[in-house]
Amino acid sequence: MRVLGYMSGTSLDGVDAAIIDTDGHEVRHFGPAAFTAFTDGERKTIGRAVELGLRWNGYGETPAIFIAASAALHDVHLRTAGKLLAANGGALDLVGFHGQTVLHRPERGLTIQIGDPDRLSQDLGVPVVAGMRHADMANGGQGAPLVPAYHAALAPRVAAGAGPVAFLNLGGVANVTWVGADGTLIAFDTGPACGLIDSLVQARGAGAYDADGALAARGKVDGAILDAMLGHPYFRQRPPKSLDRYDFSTSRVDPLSLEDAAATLTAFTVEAVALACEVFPRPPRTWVVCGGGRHNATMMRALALRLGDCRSADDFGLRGDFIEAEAMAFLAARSRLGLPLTFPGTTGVARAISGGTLSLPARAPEWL
Ligand SMILES: Nc1ncnc2c1ncn2[C@@H]1O[C@H](COP(=O)(O)OP(=O)(O)OP(=O)(O)O)[C@@H](O)[C@H]1O
Ligand SMILES: CC(=O)N[C@H]1[C@@H]2OC[C@@H](O2)[C@@H](O)[C@@H]1O[C@H](C)C(=O)O
Repeated sequence: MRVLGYMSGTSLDGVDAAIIDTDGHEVRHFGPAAFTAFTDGERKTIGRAVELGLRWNGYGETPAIFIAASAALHDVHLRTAGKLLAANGGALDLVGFHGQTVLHRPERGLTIQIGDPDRLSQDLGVPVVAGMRHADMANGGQGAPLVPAYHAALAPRVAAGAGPVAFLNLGGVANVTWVGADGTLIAFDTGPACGLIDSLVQARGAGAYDADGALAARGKVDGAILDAMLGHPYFRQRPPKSLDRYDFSTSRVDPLSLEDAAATLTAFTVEAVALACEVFPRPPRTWVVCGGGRHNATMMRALALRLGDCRSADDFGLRGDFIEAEAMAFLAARSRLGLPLTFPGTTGVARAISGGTLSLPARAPEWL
């Protein structure tokens, strides 16, 4: 199947999309990929939906802004498809759509992604698989992380030799997948990745993120604050576990200079990943780092010191910025084939389970 996967992550920077050819077991061909940044207006509307979603917290009437945010998100998805389909030069069989998470409360079986898969299917003229977290949650899973099944499919491209491999995604939130030599999967969210650093930098008017980790590189880690942050009960919880982007706050680093605060939050991300190692049966031989955080040189240096062999996904011929989008395509294919999306070791779901909803177009696509 030729499948287009979409992901709009917790960083609220825009929409990633990638086309792959897959049989739901492996990737046969990597097609084109594209990122579309939100316009300022779109970011404002979608950001407001996230803000009001947090305040709403799943109780009472759904915030009305979700409708406008969903429409804005839809426009970005269509613009992105326009770029990709021009480059693709062929028909699509399927689309995998994630949507924008506005609230994630796994302890209450609640995960809310805005977006409109029905409209996307009509406008693209292609079947769309969405809602891939829901069957998992209905069966006792965390509903996240979803990407581990795809990490497992990529592992043979990384693991030429024996031994476990870990995939580490550094987005707003960090999630890890440990792939044992026998294919055993252990996955969970480790803690924040870049989300807190972004919040800090934005709140102090110093840009959108700590570009290349330059601020953190000039700062000094405050050990006492770092220890206090690592005292959060999330780190004592055994997996399965997953996070909302806003489960942690930057308030403890408020008294610090921007550079020291960035250094301390960067160390917080790294130490949270290091703590994750405690639950692996064996240390990973290699860490494959995906997501925007791998562009943060200070974070990458600190991870390598702490974890050993730790390299960007691109070093293995993978597209580190598009792995989540590719995963949505891969999972959509698996959904159509009735194959499991999640496993007891990845989300805590009762048994390996498929999932996803299907939206069908009423007419053939105009671009065919
Ligand atoms: N050059 C860079 N230097 C430092 N950090 C960077 C750089 N480029 C991107 N980032 C970080 O990566 C983040 C975006 O990463 P990514 O797109 O993987 O996140 P996401 O997919 O939105 O989040 P999640 O995986 O939690 O859903 C940015 O918010 C920024 O913090
Ligand atoms: C609820 C939600 O959207 N979670 C995201 C978030 O961003 C990273 C991490 O937290 C991961 O659990 C998940 O995204 C990826 C796509 C996943 O489910 O694997």
